[in-house]
Amino acid sequence: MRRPKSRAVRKQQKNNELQEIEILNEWIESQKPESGSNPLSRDPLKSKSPIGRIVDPESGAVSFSRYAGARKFYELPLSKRTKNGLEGGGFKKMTDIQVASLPHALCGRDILGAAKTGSGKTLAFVIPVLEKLHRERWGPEDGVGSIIISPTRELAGQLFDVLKTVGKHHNFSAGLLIGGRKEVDSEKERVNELNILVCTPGRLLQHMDETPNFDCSQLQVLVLDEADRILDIGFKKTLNAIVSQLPKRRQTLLFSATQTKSVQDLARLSLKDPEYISVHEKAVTATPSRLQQTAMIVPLEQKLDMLWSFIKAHLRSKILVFLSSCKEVKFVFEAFKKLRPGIPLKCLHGRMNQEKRLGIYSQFCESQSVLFSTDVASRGLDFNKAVDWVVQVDCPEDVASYIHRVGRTARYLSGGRSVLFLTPSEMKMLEKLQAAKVPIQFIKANTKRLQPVSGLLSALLVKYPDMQQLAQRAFITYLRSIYIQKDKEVFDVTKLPIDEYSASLGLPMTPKVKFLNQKEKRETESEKSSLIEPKIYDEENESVIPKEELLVEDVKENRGGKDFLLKDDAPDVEGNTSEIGDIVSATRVLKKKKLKINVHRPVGTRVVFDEEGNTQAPLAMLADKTSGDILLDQDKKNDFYKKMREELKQVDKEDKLLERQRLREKRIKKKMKLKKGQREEEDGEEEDDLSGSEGEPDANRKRKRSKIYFHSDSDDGEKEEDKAGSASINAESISLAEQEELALKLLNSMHS
Ligand SMILES: Nc1ncnc2c1ncn2[C@@H]1O[C@H](COP(=O)(O)OP(=O)(O)OP(=O)(O)O)[C@@H](O)[C@H]1O
Repeated sequence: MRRPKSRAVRKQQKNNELQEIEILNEWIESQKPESGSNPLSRDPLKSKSPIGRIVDPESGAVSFSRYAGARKFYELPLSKRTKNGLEGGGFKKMTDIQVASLPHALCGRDILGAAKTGSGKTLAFVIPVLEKLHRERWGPEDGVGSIIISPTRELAGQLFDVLKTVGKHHNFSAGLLIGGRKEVDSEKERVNELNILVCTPGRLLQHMDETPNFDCSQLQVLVLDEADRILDIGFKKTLNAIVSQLPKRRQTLLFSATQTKSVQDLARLSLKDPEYISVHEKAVTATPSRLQQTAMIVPLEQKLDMLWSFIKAHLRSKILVFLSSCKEVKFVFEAFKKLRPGIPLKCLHGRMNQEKRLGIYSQFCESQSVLFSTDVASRGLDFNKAVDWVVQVDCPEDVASYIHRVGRTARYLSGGRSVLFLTPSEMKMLEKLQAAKVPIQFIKANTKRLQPVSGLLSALLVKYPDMQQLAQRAFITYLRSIYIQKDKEVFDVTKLPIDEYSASLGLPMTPKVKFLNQKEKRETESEKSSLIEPKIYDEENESVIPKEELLVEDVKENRGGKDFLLKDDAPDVEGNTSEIGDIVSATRVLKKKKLKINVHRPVGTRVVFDEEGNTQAPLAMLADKTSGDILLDQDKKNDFYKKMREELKQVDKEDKLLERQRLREKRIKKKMKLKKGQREEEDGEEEDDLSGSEGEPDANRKRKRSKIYFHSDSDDGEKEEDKAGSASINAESISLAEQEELALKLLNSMHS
């Protein structure tokens, strides 16, 4: 147990700290930019680092010189508390981005920091945040002193952990505010006492809007991690609303592996003479040098075969698989899980609840497994034990997205590998990557080692009808993700082999995709339009939807005009619409309307049993009848799918017939029941009549009723009624089976 410190010790400590702060402040004063220099033109690594630590050999006094290169944290003018935190976290030597940016950031300058993935950008902003508040002697009563914004919840959680490690010896209170958490009310009670907020944009804005007395007017440092992502159109409205509530006099730090230099973006944040620090700008490659990257052509209909084969060949690896939509992630995860590849499988996407998301994230950090994910895991995440492989099954939307995805491996000093599947029509992406200094090697897929999985999927879909729906949704959302991509040089939905792709997911029939039929029409419309189309995030699939997807005319009418036409109010990637407000819900309704898709589902697909009662999955038919070999030949496979589809159609027909018959029988039974009730009623009524009540003549009344029961306009109504009447009388003395048979006969006679 630690003994409480005496008052004298505490006083001494305080004095030391004050002295330390004084030295730091003096040093900062001495670091004023040289007059006439343009900070954006400096090469931060080539020019000597502007600070260094000098210890007077006699007095032991520490000062900081301007032009001695500091490479270690202890050489920086940092507080003891921060140094202790860094030491505790095992951080001694600085990385390039830390060397280059920390001196400027510590001086209070605005920073635009760019460095490769996994190069330590987090410490490059966490340290200045702590130091600034320390120097300002920030306390609980001072409220929010710094806000760190991250585009995703998982990344916010990770940043919060780093902050806790490095800030362990400081006395600041910090809070993690992310969407999807239920405890928003308890957060509201505490948020005003927090000094450092690590948050996602939506949740921060929610507090700004809803929490009484939430005050950020004293904010000292604003950080945007993955700044280009937060500044892009998906978060535009939210970020503008946030920034409008922050004081202009503050330090702003922006970091990303793919940094924005857009003057407009920077103007939105009111940056003052920002230091553009891009340590790897002149590097030969845009990605970490220890990362081995490959790409190969994989026809769309073979993607799952290839992925399955890849997983089976890497059972002892930690693999991160990127797919373009939540629905695809769900389908591939569920399907592969049922097929048991021999390695634990997990999935992560924005439609999962928050607890589950964080649980999966930490499980994947700890274990060797395969994680199927949307782009929700593409930025910033630093999975504890290194990821061995990043597999991009679906092509990323652009080069930046590719760089962030592959950046989940080969972090800091570790190595890693990645593979990108490209359909033949997406080959242009390879050129774009190479032009952006991504050293990607093109390899040929070894089809001999391909383990086809499509047949197994067909069998699964027959066995588990729920899977069929998942497959259909995956199919449609994939096509939609291609359709809405902005880069038409790479993505062309018309070049995709849609039927083959549908069959490769195990679907017996190709679902109808309405938006594809409307494509042509819309293309001509959009050609006419001279407006620049902003992109909008589809929270369901975490992908970008062009405006024309959203029934722009309707939107214009509903929102009354131009402002909304250039809409930028999209939900954040977490899909938490309540965080965004009414505009988003309007968007969502319209989106649903537009994206309504006619899916023609095969009804009642059934499992066929052999004589011994075993299920005869269509897979059985994939094997050559004589040799028993699995059919690998594409033509034979196509024949097989064709045959299977025909068979399923037949089964479907039979099922429909049976269903119709069953309904008919049910109707008749109901009628007979009513008839019986009516007879009893009539008996009662007769008695009433006899008792002298007024009314229509009996015959008329009977005819009327018969019309009601049989909905018959024929002149033979009475005859039919008679038949039914006699049937119902007899029904009382016969078995149910006989009743049914009788009813059927009756029905047939009615229809004949
Ligand atoms: N100075 C350092 N010494 C040792 N390890 C470090 C240092 N700086 C960062 N790291 C480690 O390097 C890894 C990557 O750091 P970080 O997550 O900050 O990278 P990043 O540049 O933000 O990556 P991304 O662009 O993907 O967000 C982390 O595991 C972190 O702990």
